Amino acid sequence: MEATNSEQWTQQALEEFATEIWTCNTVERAASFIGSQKSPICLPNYVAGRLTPLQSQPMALIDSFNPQTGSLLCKLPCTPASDVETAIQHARHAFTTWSKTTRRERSSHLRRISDLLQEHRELFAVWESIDQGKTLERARIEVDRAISNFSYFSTYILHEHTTARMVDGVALTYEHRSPAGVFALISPWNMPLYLLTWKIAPCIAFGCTAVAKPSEITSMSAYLLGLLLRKAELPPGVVNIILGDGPTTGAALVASPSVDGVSFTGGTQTGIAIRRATAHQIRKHLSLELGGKNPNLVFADAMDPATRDRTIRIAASAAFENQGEICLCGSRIYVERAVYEDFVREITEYVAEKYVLRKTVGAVASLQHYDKIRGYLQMAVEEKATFKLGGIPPALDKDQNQGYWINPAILTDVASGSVLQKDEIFGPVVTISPFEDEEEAVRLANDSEYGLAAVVLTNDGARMRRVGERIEAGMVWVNCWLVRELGTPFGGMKNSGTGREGGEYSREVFTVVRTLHLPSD
Ligand SMILES: NC(=O)C1=CN([C@@H]2O[C@H](COP(=O)(O)OP(=O)(O)OC[C@H]3O[C@@H](n4cnc5c(N)ncnc54)[C@H](O)[C@@H]3O)[C@@H](O)[C@H]2O)C=CC1
Ligand SMILES: O=C(O)/C=C/C=C(\O)C(=O)O
Repeated sequence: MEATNSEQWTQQALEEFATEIWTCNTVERAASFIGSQKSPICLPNYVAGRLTPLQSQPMALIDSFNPQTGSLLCKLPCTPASDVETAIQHARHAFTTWSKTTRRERSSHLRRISDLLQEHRELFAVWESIDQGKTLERARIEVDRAISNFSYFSTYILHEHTTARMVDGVALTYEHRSPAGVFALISPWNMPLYLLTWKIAPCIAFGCTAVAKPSEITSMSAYLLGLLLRKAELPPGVVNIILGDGPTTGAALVASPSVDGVSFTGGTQTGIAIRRATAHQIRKHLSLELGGKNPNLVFADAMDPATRDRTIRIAASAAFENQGEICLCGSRIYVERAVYEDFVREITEYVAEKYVLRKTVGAVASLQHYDKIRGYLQMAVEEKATFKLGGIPPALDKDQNQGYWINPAILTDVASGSVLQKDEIFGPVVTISPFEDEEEAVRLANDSEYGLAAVVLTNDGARMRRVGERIEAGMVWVNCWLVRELGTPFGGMKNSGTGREGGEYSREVFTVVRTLHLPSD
């Protein structure tokens, strides 16, 4: 981190920069824009509808890197507590009017944002790919989901209704909901725009206002989203986007007594820190979507000729989509003994052909994360696991300007109780082990501190339910993976989090409920 007080932060310079970057909607244009900068790009905050230089001087800046090249991409402020509080106060001020807008008004704001995102889909995809390391194709999928986040809640809000009951003819009771207030929305680096908008869209749909903080590792699409919200004429202060790290900016944001709720997605240790920091603020709504170490159970019948290809395809994508950097990835595969050898051989061939570094597999998000994954792969060698695919990537030096590329790794013969099957590696690494029967499969699946997601691959209808209903996971996919309907409850059991989001579950997070009792006479 460094301190600077550069002329890049004048209002005029920020506006000129914003105008220019907005036209960079191809990889080539973005590259030439980056190359044309005399000094590294500096991203500002977006507060009260303005691109905002920090009040505190000099500013502490964080370096953010392009994972595909290892070179410096941009700098961003490490927003200090005083500026965080300013943003919160703008959100609080905006709440007084935004919370009173009609559902129709809020719906049309969300619709406009969704339409504008659609219009600028390629701009967002290009920068997301450059900033996060994911492939452009994957980035496009995620921008599409960000578009759906806004369009889904723009309609949901129009049709939501509350419950009313008659009590023995003597009283009518009904639920009255109101927006819960100002929210801290904190998102991680694996699906930056997708996950930030998964929080922003319901937050403002239900009449709350937000101070959103993306990960310091991937702030670019959040910066662009600020520009887009301004173009969409969302009233100033309804969404404020501040940049910075966890210990300084994130911690100040969640702890502020002026914040009424926190919706967080990220690592379990951070979730624990947030829970601890807010423990005395009972009124604060907390929705924590944390890590996972998700099992994928492959039963022998799933390898029947009619479904074999599908089984391999689903298991491979659940393991390696987005370089395994999705909290829902199935990184522990368990296979029924009778088909174990066949499964291992076929998935290895399939992944080797379809998951090709730099083509269909992107770079991992940061050097720190590269080192973490590399450490686990070294451990696999020490533990004498078998690498069916992949190996230990080279050690990288921060100054070498090399991308953070890790080939997909498929590990077998992993020692029982190994941390490789316990820790969330969150990278392109999967372990495969055999099981003998259904009982053992369920026991292995549940042998984890986490309980976020699971995949069950079988053709037996009764087993789908029998096994599916015993797995300790918030989301179980049978013969599919990452199929999402945005009204279904999304979240985890055990150390994978608390609270659910999506449709009416997001309403629980972003509203307060009171029950009114009206006498009938
Ligand atoms: N979606 C998921 O399930 C994710 C899981 N992880 C797991 O966590 C591990 C560590 O990754 P990190 O980058 O450290 O993730 P993290 O949990 O620290 O980062 C997520 C977000 O939380 C913020 N943050 C960090 N400390 C905070 C605090 N005390 N108060 C408020 N906000 C705070 C960060 O600035 C970022 O915006 C990863 O290797 C992975 O295993 C990480 C990111 C996403
Ligand atoms: O909502 C989804 O479809 C996917 C969410 C993924 C995460 O929350 C994650 O990877 O952290």
